[in-house]
Amino acid sequence: MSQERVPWIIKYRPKTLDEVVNQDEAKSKLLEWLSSWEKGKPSKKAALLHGPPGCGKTSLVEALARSKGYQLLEMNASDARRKEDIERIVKLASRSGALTGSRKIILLDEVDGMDVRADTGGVEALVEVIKVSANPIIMTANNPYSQMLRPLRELSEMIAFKRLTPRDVITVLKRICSAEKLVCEDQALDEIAKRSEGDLRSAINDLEAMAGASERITLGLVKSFSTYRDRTYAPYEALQKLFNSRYIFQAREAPTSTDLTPDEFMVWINEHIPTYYEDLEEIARAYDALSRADVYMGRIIKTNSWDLLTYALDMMGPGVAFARKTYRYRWKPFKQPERIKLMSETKKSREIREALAEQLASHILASKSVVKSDVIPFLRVIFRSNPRYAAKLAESYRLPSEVVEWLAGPRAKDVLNYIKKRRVGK
Ligand SMILES: Nc1ncnc2c1ncn2[C@@H]1O[C@H](COP(=O)(O)OP(=O)(O)OP(=O)(O)O)[C@@H](O)[C@H]1O
Repeated sequence: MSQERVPWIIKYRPKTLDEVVNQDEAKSKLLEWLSSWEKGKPSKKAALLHGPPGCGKTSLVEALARSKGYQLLEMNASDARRKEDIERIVKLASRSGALTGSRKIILLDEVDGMDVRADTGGVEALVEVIKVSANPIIMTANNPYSQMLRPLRELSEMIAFKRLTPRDVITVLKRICSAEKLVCEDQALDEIAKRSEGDLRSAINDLEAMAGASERITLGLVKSFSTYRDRTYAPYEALQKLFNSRYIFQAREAPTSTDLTPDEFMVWINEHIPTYYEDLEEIARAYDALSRADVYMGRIIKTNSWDLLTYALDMMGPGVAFARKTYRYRWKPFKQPERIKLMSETKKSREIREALAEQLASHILASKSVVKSDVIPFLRVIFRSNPRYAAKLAESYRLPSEVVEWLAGPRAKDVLNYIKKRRVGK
C-alpha cells in the first residue's frame, strides 16, 4: 500500500496553544474574546486576525478549537466568489449550533482575497451573516486595512499578529529536524530563517524541499537552493522598513512593498513623519521630500504620465528616510492614520452631501461645487433655525428623511413633524 506523504506544514502544525510560538498577545486577546462569546456577551460579533503570512493565524484558531472542544468549520473566503456562496455555507453553519448541540467556530481564511467587485456583494453578505450568527466567526487577513473591508473591521475584534523573528523560526525548524532525524548545520538554519523573513510556512517548505535533496543540510546547500521571495508587508511594517532603512534601495522598495497604492501609502508616511523623527530639522526635510513626491503624484494623475512614478517613489522613499542626520534604529508604534479613520467615519456624511449637491445642482442650475460651498451651508442654517420653513423646502425638493436629518441635526424631529403635518393637511 502506498503511504501518502503529509507535507510538513500540516504534519507539524501546532496541536496545542502552547506550541504556537511568540504570539502571546494575540492568544490572550483571542481567548478573552471567545470567553465573552461563551458568556453570551461578545464584545464584538466577529474577530479579524491580521498579520503577515505564515505567522500562525490559522494555526492558533485550530489549536484553540481543539483545546476548547469546538468543532471548526473552515472555509477559504477567496474561494467563495459570490454572495450566494457565502450566504449558503456560512449561514447554515452559523445557525445550526444550537440544534446539534456541538459548539462551532467558523473560520474564514483570507477575507482580503475575496472577490470584491461591486456586483458580487461578498462583503455585504458576510456582514449580514456576522450580525445574525449564533456561533463565533473568526476571519483572517494579511491586509485588513483596505477600504472594502471597512464594514468587517467595524464589526470585528481586531487582533494583530507579529511577524515571527528568525529566532522563532529557528526554534520550530530545530523541533522538526530532531523529529525527522535530520542533520542540519546551525548556519544553514540561520540562512533559511533569514530568507523566510518571518514566514514560517515558507521556511518549513524550504526545509522539507532541501531534506528531499540531501540527508545533510549545509549552508552551501541552502545557498544553492532558495532565492529571496518578494513579500507584501502590512503598512506599519513597510513604514518600519522605510524609516529604518540603511540603504537607498531598501527605502526605495518600501513604498511598493504593501498592498496600498503609492498615494495611499503617502498618507501613512505623512502622518508618521513626526512619530519617527524628533528633530525639527529632520521633520522639515522629510516633509519637504514628501511634498515633492506629492507634486509628482499630482502630475501623474492629472496627465497620466506614469513614467514620473519613479521620481515620486524616490522622494517618498529615500527622500523621507534620508532626511535623518544620523542613523539609529528606532522602533516606533505606527498606527492607522487619523485621516483614514476620519474619512471612514465621515463616509456616510460625505455621501449624503454629495448626493444632495447633485440633486440641487440640477434644480437650481449651478455646479455641484457651488452648491456645496454656497448653498448647503445656508440650508443647514435654515434647517436648524426655522423647521417650519425647512419642512416646506424639504417637501418641494422631495428630500429623503436621511437628508433632512443630516441637514437639521438636533432639530430633525421638528422638521419631520412639520413635514408630517403638511402632508396630513393636504
Ligand atoms: N506562531 C507559530 N507557531 C508555530 N508554528 C507556526 C506558527 N506560525 C506558523 N506556523 C507554521 O507555519 C504553517 C503556516 O501557518 P498558518 O497557516 O497558521 O499561517 P497564517 O498566519 O494563517 O498564514 P496566512 O496568512 O498565509 O494564511 C503552519 O502549518 C505551522 O506549522
